[in-house]
Amino acid sequence: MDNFWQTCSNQLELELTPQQYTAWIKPLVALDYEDGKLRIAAPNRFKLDWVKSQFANRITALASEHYQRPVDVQFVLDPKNSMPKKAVSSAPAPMPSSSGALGINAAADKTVPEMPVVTPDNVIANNPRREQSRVNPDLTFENFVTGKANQLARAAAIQVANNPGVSYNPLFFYGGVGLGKTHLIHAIGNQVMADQPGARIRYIHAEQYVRDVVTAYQRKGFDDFKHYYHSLDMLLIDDIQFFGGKSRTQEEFFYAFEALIAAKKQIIITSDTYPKEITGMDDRLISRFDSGLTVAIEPPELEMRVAILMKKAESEGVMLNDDVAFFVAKHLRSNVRELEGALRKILAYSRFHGKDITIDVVKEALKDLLSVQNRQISVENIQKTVADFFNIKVADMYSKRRPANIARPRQIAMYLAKELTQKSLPEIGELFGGRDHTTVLHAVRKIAQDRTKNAECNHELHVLEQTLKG
Ligand SMILES: Nc1ncnc2c1ncn2[C@@H]1O[C@H](COP(=O)(O)OP(=O)(O)OP(=O)(O)O)[C@@H](O)[C@H]1O
Repeated sequence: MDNFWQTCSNQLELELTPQQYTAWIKPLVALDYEDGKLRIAAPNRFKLDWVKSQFANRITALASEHYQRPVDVQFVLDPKNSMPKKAVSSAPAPMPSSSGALGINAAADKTVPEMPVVTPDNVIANNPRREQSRVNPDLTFENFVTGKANQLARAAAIQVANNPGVSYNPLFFYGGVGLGKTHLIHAIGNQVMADQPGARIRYIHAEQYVRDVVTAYQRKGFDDFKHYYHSLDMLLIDDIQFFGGKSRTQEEFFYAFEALIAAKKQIIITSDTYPKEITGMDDRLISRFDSGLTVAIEPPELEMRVAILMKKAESEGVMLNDDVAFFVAKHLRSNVRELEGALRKILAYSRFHGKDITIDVVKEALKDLLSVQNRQISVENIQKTVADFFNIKVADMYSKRRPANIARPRQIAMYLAKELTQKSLPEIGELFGGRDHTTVLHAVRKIAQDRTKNAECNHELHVLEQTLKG
């Protein structure tokens, strides 16, 4: 057991940045292992949630490797640090105040229950406001790299952080996985907390909110639940698509939403898709999500990917050469999380082997990742994915038929083939039924242009790209 945890910690120390390791892994304690069940304790609820969402898969994989069997890893609060339930105030929340940008009323504030009774185990001695907010202090505007893909989102975030509850309410960010939505809403939370330390802010992942609703339901604790959420100054809710199909959660959230907006308290929401496309979501919520400002975060373009790599390497005390950064950025296109993972691998590899970071070292360190990328994105794969998406036959990709419902998907597939593979225009033409390279060029230009003008087209392409990149 100790032996496992030592090995696991050592491995994670290699894979993660020193800050990540110190902040998230070091405070963990392996409690016990029995019969394929491993329990790991985190010192507080915030760390528990974060470790679960960010590192659970990796720790489970390492445990299964170590014990040579599937291991069920359970993360729990460190029994030494959990507080008894009665320690949490359940005094009734006052009416949300309307004074100040965030409506903070210091006197009334003292009587507000900090957490709903349903999650009582997280009163932290040092800085209760910050801990209870669950805002991650590491995710700030300063370390958020900007480019075309996210400049609008960042501008809106800064505007809202400067004038919470006033400018855009709600603020709704949508985009694919690992593109910085979570980072951005934490950055807003951090800035508001710095400007107004007394603000009652809460970051919550939508899945956790659903669990809280279920617990409140089981314990008949909806009054406390309502008191808590309705008296916040700012609610940051992540991945709201998880509410899809959960009508009781949606109903509770609807009340919280109405109460907060009416009291000019800021709500910021993220989702993997724009409001109308969230499946199983009540229409009245969808229309409310869209009533403030809805902004997309797109996958980072090449220059931005390079800048992100450079910045992240710099924070590790490493200077990446331009050619290395461009090489990585050209090959890994889907999202920032993937770039971070690749950089960690490169740094670990170069440290372990005592080698400078060159393109050859990168190729070696990212061998698996690069081969998966190359394997996944073939022109055939693109043709099949696009055909499925538009509900046409794959054969239409090569046929000479030209009705619009076929011609356009074909142009989209040609565009994606140019974007996502290393094939030349004539090669692509050949793979689309022996078409001339000028036909491909025309398609690529047309779709590229439509993409900049038409949000729906851009979104379709974005979804296709995410699907293709797996
Ligand atoms: N523009 C950026 N600059 C610096 N770091 C970024 C940027 N965008 C994303 N990141 C980093 O990439 C990682 C993934 O970002 P984040 O968790 O915010 O993505 P997300 O869009 O919320 O994804 P998901 O939908 O999977 O939750 C985080 O470590 C984040 O700090």
